[in-house]
Amino acid sequence: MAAFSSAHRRSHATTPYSPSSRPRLSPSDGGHHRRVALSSIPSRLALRAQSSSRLRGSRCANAVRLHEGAGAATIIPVENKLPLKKSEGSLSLTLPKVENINIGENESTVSITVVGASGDLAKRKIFPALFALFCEDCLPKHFTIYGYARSKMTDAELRNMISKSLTCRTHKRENCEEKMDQFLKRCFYHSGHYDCLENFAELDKKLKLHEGRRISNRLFYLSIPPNIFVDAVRCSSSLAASRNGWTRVIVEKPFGRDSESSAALTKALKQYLEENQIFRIDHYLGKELVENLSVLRFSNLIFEPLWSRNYIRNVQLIFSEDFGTEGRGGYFDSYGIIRDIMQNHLLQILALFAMETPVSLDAEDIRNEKVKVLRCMKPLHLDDVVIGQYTSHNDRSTTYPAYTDDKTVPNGSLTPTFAAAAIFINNARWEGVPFLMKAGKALQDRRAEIRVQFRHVPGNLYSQKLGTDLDQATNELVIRVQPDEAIYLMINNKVPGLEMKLDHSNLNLHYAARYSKEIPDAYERLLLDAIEGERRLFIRSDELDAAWAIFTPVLKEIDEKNIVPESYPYGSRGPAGAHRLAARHNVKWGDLSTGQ
Ligand SMILES: NC(=O)C1=CN([C@@H]2O[C@H](COP(=O)(O)OP(=O)(O)OC[C@H]3O[C@@H](n4cnc5c(N)ncnc54)[C@H](OP(=O)(O)O)[C@@H]3O)[C@@H](O)[C@H]2O)C=CC1
Ligand SMILES: O=C1O[C@H](COP(=O)(O)O)[C@@H](O)[C@H](O)[C@H]1O
Repeated sequence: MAAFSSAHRRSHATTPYSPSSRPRLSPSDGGHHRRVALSSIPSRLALRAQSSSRLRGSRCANAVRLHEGAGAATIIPVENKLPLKKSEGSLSLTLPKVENINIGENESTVSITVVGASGDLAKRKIFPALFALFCEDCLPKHFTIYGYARSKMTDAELRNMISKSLTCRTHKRENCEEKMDQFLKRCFYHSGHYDCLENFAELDKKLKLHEGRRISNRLFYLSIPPNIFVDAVRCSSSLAASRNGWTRVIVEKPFGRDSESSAALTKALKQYLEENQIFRIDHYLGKELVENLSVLRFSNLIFEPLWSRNYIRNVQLIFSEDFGTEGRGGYFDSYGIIRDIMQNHLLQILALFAMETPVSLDAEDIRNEKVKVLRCMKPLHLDDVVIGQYTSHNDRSTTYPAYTDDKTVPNGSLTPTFAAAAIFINNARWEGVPFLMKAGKALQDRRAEIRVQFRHVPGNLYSQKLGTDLDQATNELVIRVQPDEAIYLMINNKVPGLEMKLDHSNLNLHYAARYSKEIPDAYERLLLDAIEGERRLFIRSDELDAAWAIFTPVLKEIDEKNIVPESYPYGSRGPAGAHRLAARHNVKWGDLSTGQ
């Protein structure tokens, strides 16, 4: 591992998730209160029955479910946790008066508020994803989108800002301008502070104007830095929550920076929201091939029987980007690559890969299995991890900057931009199988993939023909999440001809060749799921706890011991330490073998 240094001690201020005092609904806002007994909250079974939308063939053409009551005309605001009155203890919820009893389902509306609308994520991902859903007829008939941020902007200015990043799908080019106009007309802006109740009350009034007497369902997307999550949740759930439909909040990562801060964040959020109102997003779970992982495993006879220590030698989860932090150094420096990519994106993929077969496709059944397998993973320590940081590199006429050349990065930062880790799962299926992860910025290429290397064929009749390195000749299944999505299986094959010559070839399912339809962006799938109340691809709080428990010990050691990352040049294959780590577990990184 890297050398120790006491020269540079990073100071990470712990995020101040201190819960402020709970606001109360003012009598003027919503009028009388209604007590709803907990028995009116649908049972788990009922929720399970409702959450099968994913299995319906077509999800869209305005087919979005807007509220979770069983009958079309019933209003059951199960997700509306408003601050409890002290005297009410934990047995009942306080809800404002429901005015619109007996309005049919077609009279529902969804208001989506993008909190932090002036920011990078909102512009690049959220508004374009909403537009794509609109174009695919996936948004409900009645919907309104509000941008909310401190920046001063008019509705027209917001529309102008987001129009720059809207694109139409290649197969839906005609009517694109018209669609954009229609979409932008449904977008509005409200300027306000994230901790100001009054500003959220103003937003509430505006939302009500659009919603009229329909059942109002409200989705808040928190696209803001984590230190203001709790303020925004406190204000939005107190003064801008729906009174007669559901209120849901999408929270972007980072969900804390270790077990303690994550638990504190969860606790603070749960003062204002029920767990089932919180949609913790990990956009990798919305990627097409990650979504396909369960289909591959559980709907094909040929994979699942091999899915264990009996046949699998090792599994590799690889993330690389061919660019550095450029512009996001401020955020990145206080988190580093382990928190930015490994603890969430790669670990989520690993959990889906390694979990046992869930009882059903219901969100809770799947998340139960993910939690179980995460809890079987051995917490990581320094010996299991290698960290690196990129240095500058000159390539003929171009100079690529070092991480610390980034103006937004503090001088002498020790933050890792690369990490590799060996994870073991202590259960009957996986004991002894190394799951190797690596993630890095400023590497030679951009890719995210899962590589499954199988064991050797015992007593192989053709071993003489396979060369001296049998490892090169074992079967390998590759699930390429991006770019250029594909699933391929490396097999040994006879080269056509009179002689007996073997080669290693691909059985290749290349998405671009097989499917003509454009693959939706991960944010489209996840936004649609949140609107539909489908929680399968969102992180439950116990999953989050289990994920942090794996990484917190090593993160603490790295920080406390000021571990110096191994350097690697911008655009390279990463530090040599990653190869040594793999070799210790008898593994070769599949992505670095030739031609793969
Ligand atoms: N950008 C990305 O690709 C990704 C981002 N994320 C996460 O999504 C969230 C949003 O990301 P991103 O859009 O990049 O963030 P930004 O830094 O662009 O912040 C979003 C908005 O929040 C407001 N804001 C920024 N800093 C502060 C502050 N210190 N105090 C109060 N308000 C502030 C600003 O709006 P205004 O000044 O107008 O109020 C800004 O436009 C973050 O949690 C991030 O970690 C997650 C994955 C990828
Ligand atoms: O969450 C994050 O993801 C992006 C990579 O996402 P992708 O969908 O473009 O692969 C990464 O660049 C960023 O650092 C991280 O915060």
